[in-house]
Amino acid sequence: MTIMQHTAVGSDPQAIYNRIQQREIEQLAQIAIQQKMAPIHTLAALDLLQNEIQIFLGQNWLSLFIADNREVNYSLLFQSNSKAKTSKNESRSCKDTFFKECILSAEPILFRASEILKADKSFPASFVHVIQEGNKAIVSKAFRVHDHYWAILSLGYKRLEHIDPRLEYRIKNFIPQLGISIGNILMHERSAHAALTNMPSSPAQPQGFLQNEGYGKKSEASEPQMIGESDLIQAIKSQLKMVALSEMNLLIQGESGTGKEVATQIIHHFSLRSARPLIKVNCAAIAPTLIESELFGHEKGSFSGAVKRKIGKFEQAHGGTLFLDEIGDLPLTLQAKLLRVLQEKEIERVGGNKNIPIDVRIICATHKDLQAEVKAGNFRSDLYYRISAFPITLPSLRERREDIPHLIQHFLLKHAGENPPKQMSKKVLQRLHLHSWPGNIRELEHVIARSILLTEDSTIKKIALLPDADFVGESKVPDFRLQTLANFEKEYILWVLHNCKARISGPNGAATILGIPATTLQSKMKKLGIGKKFSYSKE
Ligand SMILES: Nc1ncnc2c1ncn2[C@@H]1O[C@H](COP(=O)(O)OP(=O)(O)OP(=O)(O)O)[C@@H](O)[C@H]1O
Repeated sequence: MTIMQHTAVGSDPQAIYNRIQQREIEQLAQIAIQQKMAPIHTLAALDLLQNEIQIFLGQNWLSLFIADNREVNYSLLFQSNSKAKTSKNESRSCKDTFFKECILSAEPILFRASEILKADKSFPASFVHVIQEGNKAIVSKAFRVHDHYWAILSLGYKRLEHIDPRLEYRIKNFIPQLGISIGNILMHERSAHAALTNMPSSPAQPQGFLQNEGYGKKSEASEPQMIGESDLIQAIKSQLKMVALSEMNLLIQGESGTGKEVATQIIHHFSLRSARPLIKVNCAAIAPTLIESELFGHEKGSFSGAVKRKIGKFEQAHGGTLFLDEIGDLPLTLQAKLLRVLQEKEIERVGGNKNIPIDVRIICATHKDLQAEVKAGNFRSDLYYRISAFPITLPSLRERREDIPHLIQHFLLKHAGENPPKQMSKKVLQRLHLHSWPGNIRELEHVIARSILLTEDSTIKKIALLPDADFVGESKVPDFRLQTLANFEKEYILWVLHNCKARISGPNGAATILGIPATTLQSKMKKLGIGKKFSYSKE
C-alpha cells in the first residue's frame, strides 16, 4: 500500500491553496535538512544527525539496508537507537518479497504492523522487533547509491497519523540527498584497498557491512579496475583516491597503454560527479579543423556542413568530467581557447554569440613529456600550469613487473568468456615476465586475448609476442629502432611472416597474429613491396 492510498487528499480550492503554502514551508525544511546532510561522510556523522532527521521525517525508528552490487544479498548499514535485537550482520536474500516490493515501487511503501507480524511475507527480523517496541507501521523506500547499489530506507511510526502525503513528499525529496550521503559514506569508510583494488584474490577485505557477499567484488562492467599490488601502483591508487573527491583539474602522464584512461574512470567513478557523464575526447584522433566544434559545439549554418546545431563535448559533460586524452596534440589555437574556458568556466559554440556556463572537471592525459613540449614551444606554459597542479604519472609495466602475474590472471579471467579460464605454462609465464612491454598493459592484454583464441588446450604453452628490442633472453630479434614507420612496418611484417613460415591466413597465420584481415595484410605486403617469396634478412 502507498501512503497516498492510506490517506485521502482534499481537492477543494482552499485545500489546494493550503497545499501550495505547505509546499513552500516544505521547501525551506528540505533545504535545511539537505544542508545538514551534504557534508556527511561517516556513519558516526549520520548518527549525530538523527534528531534533525527525526524532526524532518517524524519517525520513531530508522534503518538503512544496502544490497551488494550483484543484488545477491542485502544487509543492515545503519539503524537509529532501538532496543530491537538486530544484528549488523543480518544478511538477507535480495529475492525476498520485502526487497523486491521496495525496488519495484517508485513510491514509499507502507507496511502495517499486522502485515509484518503475519509472517506470510519475508521481512527483516528487526522489523518484528520494531513493531514489538510499539511502532504501528513501517514506511520503506528503495533508492540507488552511486547508480550501482540498491539501498532501502525504512522508517518506523508509533502514530499512524504521522504518515500523510506530506511525509511521502518529504521522503521523496530526502532520498536523493540521502543517496549522495550514503555514497560518500561508502567511499569514505571503505579502505583504499577495497575501494580501488579488485584483485580476484584480494587478501584482506575490510570488516563490517562492506563484507557482505559480493560487495567489493565489483562487476567488470560497472566499475573500473586498476589491477596491481606493487608499491608503485598502490601509491597511484592512494593518489587517485585522494584526488577523486577534490574538484581539481588533473594531468595524468604515462606511456601508451599504462592505464591513463582507467585512472580517469576511477577518479570519475569515486568523485561526487559520478552520477553525471564522463566524456572522452581524443585530441590526437580528431582533425585539427574539427576539434573546436567537437569540444564546444556549433550553431546551425556556422560553417559549410553545419546543417544543424551540435552540442559539444563540454556541454555533454556538464556536471561531470571531461577527459582530454592526448592533450599534447591539441593545436596551439585550441590551447588558448581551452585556457579561456578553464578560467571563465563558460563556452561559446562555434558560430554562436552567447556564453554558456559550464561546470566540468577536466582530466587531461598524455604520453608526451609536456614540460619538454612547453620548452619546444608546442604547448602553452600557462595552460600547462593550469592543468598540472596535481600531475599523476603512471609507471610503465617494466617498472612494476611484480604486477604481471596479477594482470595475467585478471586478463585470463576477463577474456575467458563463457569458458573456464585457461592456465599458462611456467615457460610462457617466465617469457612474459622477461618481455619489455613497450605497449604496456594494453600489449599484455592483447597478447593474452590472442593466445586464448589460438589455444585449444586448457593450458597456453606458446605465446606470440611483439618484437622486443630490450629482451635479452632471445637473440634472433630484429632491431626495430631508429627507422621510418614504413620500414618498421615492413621489417615487422617480414619478421612475423618468417615466424609463421609464410602462412598468411588461418589461426597460426601472420594476419591473425597481426590482428588484421588476411586481405589487408596482402594489400600491405603489396604496398610495401613484400613479394610472395620474401626473404627475411635479419635472421
Ligand atoms: N592497472 C590496470 N588493470 C587492469 N587493466 C588495465 C590496467 N591498466 C590498463 N589496463 C587495460 O589496458 C588497456 C589500456 O589502458 P588505457 O586505455 O587506460 O591506457 P592509456 O594509458 O590511456 O593508453 P593510451 O595512452 O594509448 O590512450 C585497457 O584495456 C585497460 O582496461
